[in-house]
Amino acid sequence: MIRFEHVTKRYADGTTAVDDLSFEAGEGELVTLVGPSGCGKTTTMKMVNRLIEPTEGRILLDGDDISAIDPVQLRRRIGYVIQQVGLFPHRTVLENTATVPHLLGWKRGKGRERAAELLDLVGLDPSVYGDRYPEQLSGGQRQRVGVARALAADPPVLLMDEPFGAVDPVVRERLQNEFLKLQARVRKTVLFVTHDIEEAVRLGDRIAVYGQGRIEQFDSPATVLGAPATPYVADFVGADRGLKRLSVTPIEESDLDQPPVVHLDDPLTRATARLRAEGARWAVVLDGHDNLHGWIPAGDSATAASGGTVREHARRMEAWLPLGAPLKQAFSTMLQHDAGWIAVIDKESTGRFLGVLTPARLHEALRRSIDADAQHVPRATVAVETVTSVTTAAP
Ligand SMILES: Nc1ncnc2c1ncn2[C@@H]1O[C@H](COP(=O)(O)OP(=O)(O)OP(=O)(O)O)[C@@H](O)[C@H]1O
Repeated sequence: MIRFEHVTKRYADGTTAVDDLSFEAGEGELVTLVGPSGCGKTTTMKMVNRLIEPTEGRILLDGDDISAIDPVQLRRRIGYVIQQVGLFPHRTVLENTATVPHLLGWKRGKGRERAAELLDLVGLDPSVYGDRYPEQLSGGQRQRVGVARALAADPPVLLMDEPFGAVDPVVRERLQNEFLKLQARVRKTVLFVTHDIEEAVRLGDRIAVYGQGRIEQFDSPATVLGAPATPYVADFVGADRGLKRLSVTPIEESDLDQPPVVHLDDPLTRATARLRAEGARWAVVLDGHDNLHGWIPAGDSATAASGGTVREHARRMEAWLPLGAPLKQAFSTMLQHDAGWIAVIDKESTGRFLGVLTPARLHEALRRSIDADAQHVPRATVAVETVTSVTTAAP
């Protein structure tokens, strides 16, 4: 979709910002360009929308050499999001978002309708925020307007230059998650510049790690972390790359244990007698569709004697994740809930119970992740609900 062929950029003062660069971002792929300050990331990006012209080589967009495309026409096919969002201060959020449709000559009503749709898509209710002015928004909200505006004319390509660089780490993580969900829906071809390796790993289908003006490695996040191509890359991704790898290593079915399981309508006496006979201290409680409901302690004989069904004594299970969620999330969920185990449900999060992850099994999985070499571990794309309230700590 975007193809660089032996592209070099030398500025007038002799600085070679980009040196013989060749790589390709496929359709619907999100490629992060990461590297230290001054290594040529922004220059690479600005050559795609012809804000900067290459000295040598060529760039193809969908097979067309961009040097032959009128820059104005070209930029209509490319959304551009930058750190200083550049919203017009005297225009409302809705008007700002409708800027490109307006420039493209869309009818006012259609442009505004589209802008409202996009604000909704980036999580800003147009009826609440549409009539506000940029200064009445938080930094994170302004960035979202920037993303909505870039998507307004539905361009196939997005260029994003440190779009979340100016917001605090918490908001940044939220924007990253939202952007991943959005990208899963809109599937744009994205070049995303960042100097933060964590962000590059989190967002990128592939990462281009820049040295001075050159790409040192162009690979999946897991491969860059697991098998850095050069000492420079190893140094850049950091000594703790094993830990970073946890965010791209998913929970697998083989990581799960199968604890005793009881159902909501089971008589309590029978359920607890079984648990005691098996020497188990607790069981997972499922509903009639085998979906996760909660857990129940083995309890004492007094509780069992009180009669009734499991339903009256089951406790809700808040510490759960879908299969495929990153190990890092499993670890933090366990800590957050002070849980001795977490339940794992199906990938689609319909609630179907698959097993539990215990600290011992998590530890094995962490080892597997850290020890893994150049395995291609797919980036975990499952967005996991963040459970905020702890109503029950598992035993
Ligand atoms: N107009 C220019 N004239 C001369 N040199 C320039 C010009 N623009 C950029 N450079 C130089 O080219 C190199 C690459 O700059 P570029 O902005 O592409 O880097 P970057 O990786 O995006 O950096 P940062 O992360 O700090 O934004 C730097 O050494 C920079 O000083």
